[in-house]
Amino acid sequence: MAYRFLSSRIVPPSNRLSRRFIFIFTISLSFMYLCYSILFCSGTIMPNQRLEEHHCVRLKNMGSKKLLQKSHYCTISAKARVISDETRAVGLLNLTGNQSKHSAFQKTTQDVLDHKQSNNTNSPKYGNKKLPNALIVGVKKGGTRAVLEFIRIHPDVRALGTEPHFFDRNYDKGLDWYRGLMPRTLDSQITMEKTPSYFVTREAPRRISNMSRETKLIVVVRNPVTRAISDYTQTLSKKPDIPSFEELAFKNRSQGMVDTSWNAIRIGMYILHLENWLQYFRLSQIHFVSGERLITDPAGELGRVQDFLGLKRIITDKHFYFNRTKGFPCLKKPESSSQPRCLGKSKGRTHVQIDQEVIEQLREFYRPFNVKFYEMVGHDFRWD
Ligand SMILES: Nc1ncnc2c1ncn2[C@@H]1O[C@H](COP(=O)(O)OS(=O)(=O)O)[C@@H](OP(=O)(O)O)[C@H]1O
Repeated sequence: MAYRFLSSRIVPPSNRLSRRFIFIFTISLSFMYLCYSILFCSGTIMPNQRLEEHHCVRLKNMGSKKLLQKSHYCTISAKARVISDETRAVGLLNLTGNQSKHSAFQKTTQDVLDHKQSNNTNSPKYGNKKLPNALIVGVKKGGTRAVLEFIRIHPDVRALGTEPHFFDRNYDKGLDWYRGLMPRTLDSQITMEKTPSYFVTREAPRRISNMSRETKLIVVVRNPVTRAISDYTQTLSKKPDIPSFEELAFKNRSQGMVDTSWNAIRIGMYILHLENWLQYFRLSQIHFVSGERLITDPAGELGRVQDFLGLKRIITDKHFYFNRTKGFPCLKKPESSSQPRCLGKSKGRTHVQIDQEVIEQLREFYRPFNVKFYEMVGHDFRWD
């Protein structure tokens, strides 16, 4: 009362009115701000994520064609995460002195880098993780990385960049573990991985057919003599103290007795391994890529791979250029980048010089195996 008395005494009525107006105005302003915060603040906590999900949901509901054209939009913000995850993986590989013991994927740093450079968008947030429908099962040093990197530029293919070695070394981890490694795919897309050692793993065909009898298999084959030298060159680059190629390749060189227990030799006896696969799969489920033609005519080989996988022929001559420095065909525009890209340094090494006579002896050794292989697959690869 005293305050009202005093204010009515001291403050003139016109001033009291304007004070009341200011007071009401301030209250309504605060109230409006409060409402605004409640309504919109939750949307600003992670605006990018919400935006991304919104677009992905919209794309999901569109036809697969449009969806694929736009798929980069959905995945673009996931890119940074993928890069940082893979950088961590590279760091881990570098740190773990013994890769073969510590790395889940048993891959070299170079391979992880290859994958990192080539496939930053391979972890889209839409679709589901599915077991692979198609596998590149071999052969080691045949050109398996090139086939995987080339086929994955197809919008209907999603591939795991690293080699999971599930059907040989990690089978006890179970199919759920394996599925968990796969990139997310749409129903219209094919899931793929490559592990070249499957081709020579006795249990692999049975295990793969247990996963699905309809799995499509790709085998990249190469002249077994050149393949053995390539294999040896790779091992030598890691272990410079190993015996010479000749010492390892023969039990008795003067008698021409080849050591078939040496892996580099054994892998090239393609017909023996193929017979094992044919106990579980029809020949029509296996597609053979020529490692030689993959270099001279990558588009032609990839055309046949696309046909085999039931894909539209999208990868053509336009996607490749021949890089003279590298000496190999390279991609003009890989899946994730607008920059041309060749495979890494571990692909296309200069081979160890081998005596021509040794090469002839090995050619002789492989001839009967090659002939049987040509007959079985119905194609002459002209290695002899
Ligand atoms: N485009 C292109 N760029 C580079 N290299 C190419 C390409 N196409 C096929 N090749 C041949 O691939 C050979 C390596 O084969 P893989 O990828 O199967 O090797 S691995 O088993 O994964 O280690 C590799 O063998 P080497 O030349 O003996 O190193 C290449 O000859």
